[in-house]
Amino acid sequence: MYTAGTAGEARPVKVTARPRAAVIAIVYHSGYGHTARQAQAVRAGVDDVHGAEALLLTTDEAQQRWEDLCAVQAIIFGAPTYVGAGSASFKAFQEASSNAIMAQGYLWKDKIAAGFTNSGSRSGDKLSTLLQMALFAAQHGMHWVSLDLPPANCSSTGSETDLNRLGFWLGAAAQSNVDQGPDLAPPESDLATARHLGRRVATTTLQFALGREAAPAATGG
Ligand SMILES: Cc1cc2nc3c(=O)[nH]c(=O)nc-3n(C[C@H](O)[C@H](O)[C@H](O)COP(=O)(O)O)c2cc1C
Repeated sequence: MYTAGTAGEARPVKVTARPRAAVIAIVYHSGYGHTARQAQAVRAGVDDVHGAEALLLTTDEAQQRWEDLCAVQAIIFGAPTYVGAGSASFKAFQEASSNAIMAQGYLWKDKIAAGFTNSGSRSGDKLSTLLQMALFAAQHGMHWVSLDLPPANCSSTGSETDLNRLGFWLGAAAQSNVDQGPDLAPPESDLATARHLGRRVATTTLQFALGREAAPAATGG
């Protein structure tokens, strides 16, 4: 049974050989707490979907939990955008996965993947971070899931409360004013967008699981 606590509080879990529920890990870094709020919203979205469970881990925790990350069906990556890319702590996790996962036989191959990022500016070069995550997933042979929301807040009827108000397709984006703490930023619309990504990844993961049961040969399983 997987038990996800609040950010940074995920507890050790017993991994069953073939869990009936789809387990979706959320692996994120947050220097100052804003991206942690986004990660918690993604987790809430996963937990909205019947048959899906979330496992929330920081990038530091994840590097102690490689076996658990091999047992899950999907991994959603999250990082703040620092200096136009994912934060250094997130990058350290990426590099550690090279030895721990790739070199051990591409152990994440065919898992579902998705990503989210948060930064101070509305753009802030967040796309660079999402691309970094999508390339990372591709290098692991994972299946990247996009954000299926039209870009919003781009017409005379748009507003700050729109889902996907920042207009990204590759993953969920959030913007946090740099003079506000994580109690106030990112705004609810960005958190709702993150929840949407969690629901979408959980649903897609369940669909893939059914497809694999129906056509195991097609996946080599
Ligand atoms: C070292 C550093 C670099 C940053 N670079 C960017 C940047 O390139 N683009 C941007 O929009 N915001 C940038 N920011 C602002 C952060 O992305 C923003 O404060 C974010 O909410 C921090 O998330 P966190 O609280 O999860 O660490 C930077 C912040 C730091 C500390």
